[in-house]
Amino acid sequence: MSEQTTNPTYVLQGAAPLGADPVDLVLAGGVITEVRAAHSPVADDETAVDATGLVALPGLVDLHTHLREPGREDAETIVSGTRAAAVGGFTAVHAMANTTPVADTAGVVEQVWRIGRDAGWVDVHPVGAVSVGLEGHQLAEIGAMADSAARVRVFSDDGKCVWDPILMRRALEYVKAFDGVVAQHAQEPRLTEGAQMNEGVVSAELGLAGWPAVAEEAIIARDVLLAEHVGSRLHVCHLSTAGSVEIIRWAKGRGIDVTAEVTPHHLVLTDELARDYDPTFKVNPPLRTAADVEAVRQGLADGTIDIVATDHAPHTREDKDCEWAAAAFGMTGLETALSVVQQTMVDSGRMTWADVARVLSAAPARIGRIDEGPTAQGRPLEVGEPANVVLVDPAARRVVDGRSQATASTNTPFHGHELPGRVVATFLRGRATVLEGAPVEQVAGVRS
Ligand SMILES: NC(=O)N[C@@H](CC(=O)O)C(=O)O
Ligand SMILES: [Zn+2]
Ligand SMILES: [Zn+2]
Repeated sequence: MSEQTTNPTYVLQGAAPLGADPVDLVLAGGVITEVRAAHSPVADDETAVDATGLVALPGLVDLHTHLREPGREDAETIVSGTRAAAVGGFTAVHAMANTTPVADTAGVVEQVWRIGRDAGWVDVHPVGAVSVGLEGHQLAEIGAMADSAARVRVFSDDGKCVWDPILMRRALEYVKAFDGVVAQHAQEPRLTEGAQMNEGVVSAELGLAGWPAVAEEAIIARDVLLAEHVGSRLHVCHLSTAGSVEIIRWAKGRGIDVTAEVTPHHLVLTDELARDYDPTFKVNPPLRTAADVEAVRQGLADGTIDIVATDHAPHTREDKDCEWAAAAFGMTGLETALSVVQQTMVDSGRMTWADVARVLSAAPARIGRIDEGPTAQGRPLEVGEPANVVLVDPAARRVVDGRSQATASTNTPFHGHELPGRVVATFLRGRATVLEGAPVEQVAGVRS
C-alpha cells in the first residue's frame, strides 16, 4: 500500500515556520501542497492538527547516530533507535559503521538501509567504514558501498581515528569520484592511550589519565591540509575544543572544503561532571572546559561549525553501570538534541529558529548528499517540497527521565534536567510518525 493512498491530508493550523508568522501548512501526497492563512477553514476530508504556538521546522537530520544493529541489539536496534529519532524530531539519520560486523561491505550497509526503510520511522542512511573492520590498515570496499542500494556517501571509522595519513589520503581521493565525504573521528591514538577524561585541572585532581586537546587538534590540522592537497571533502566529527574551532576557522578562510559538527553535550556539559565518577558522563571526545563550551557555542553561532550532530551512543547498563575506568564511552542524544540547542543557542539569543533549521536539517542533509531526489531531506518548508516537518512547542518545559525514553538505553546525561521545548509532532513525507509527543505505531512494511 502506498503512503499516498493511506495518509490523511494534514493541515497544521497556526504553525510558525522557522518561528515566522503563523500559517496553515497543508501536507498531502507526501509533499507540502499549500500554505494558507492561519486558521483557515478545514475541509471535511482534511485532518486538522492544532499547531497554535508551535514552531514548524524541516524534519531534523542527524549525521552521526549509533544504532548498534547488527551486533549490539541489547543496547539499541534500528527500530528502537529510529523510533527515538522520530520522537526527537528527526526524519533522517546517518547510522555509524562501528557495528558487529562492521559496516564495511555493500552487504551490511544494504541490510541496515533495508531494515530502516521497513521500520519506517526515519530515513536511515548507513555510513560506510573507511577501513576493513575499522582496523585502519586496508581500505574498505568504498565504491561498492557507494554503488549499493544504500547509496553511501559518508564514510567514517568513527569510534576510531583514521590515523594512517596514507590511508586517509587514499580515502579522500576515493570518495571524490562520487562526491562523498570522509568523516573523521579526530583522536591521535598515541596521545590518548589509556585516557579517561579531558586533560586539565580536573583530571589532575582526580588522578585520571587525561586526553589533551592537542590529540584532537593535531589530527584536524593534518586532515584539513590533506583535504586541501587532495581537493576533497572532509567532515570533522564531534569537535570539542576551542583550538579545533580555530583550526576549522583558518581552514575555511583558506577555502578548504571542510565541515564540522558539535554534539549537544559538548554545547553544555563540562569535565567538572567527572568529579562524581558517574560513567554517564564518560564520552569520546571527553567533556571539556567551560572555555571550550563557550568556543564551540561561538563557532556554531558564527557558522565555523556547520552542524549539530547527536553522536547518540546507547550502551547497556552492564557497559555503563560500572566503575569509571571500565565503562564504555558514549551518551544518548536523539531525544534531547533539539531541546539542548534551544536552551544553549536560541533562548540565549545566539541563534534564530532559521539557524536551527540550518544546523539540524539543511546543512547535515547537504553534507550527507541526501538533499535531492525523491527522498530529499533538509529542504525548505515550501509548496512542492517533501512534507518532512517537525512541530516544536518552544514554551514547554520538561524534566528528562532516562528510564522513559524511546531509546532502548538509559545513558542520557540529562536525566533529571529540566529542558525547554518539546517535539509535538513529526511528519515523514506527510505521514505522522509522532503525534501529541508520542510515537505513532505503524503497520509493518508501510514505507514511503
Ligand atoms: N562517542 C562515544 O563516546 N562513543 C561512540 C563512538 C564515537 O563516537 O567515537 C560509540 O560508538 O559508543
Ligand atoms: Zn567518534
Ligand atoms: Zn560516534
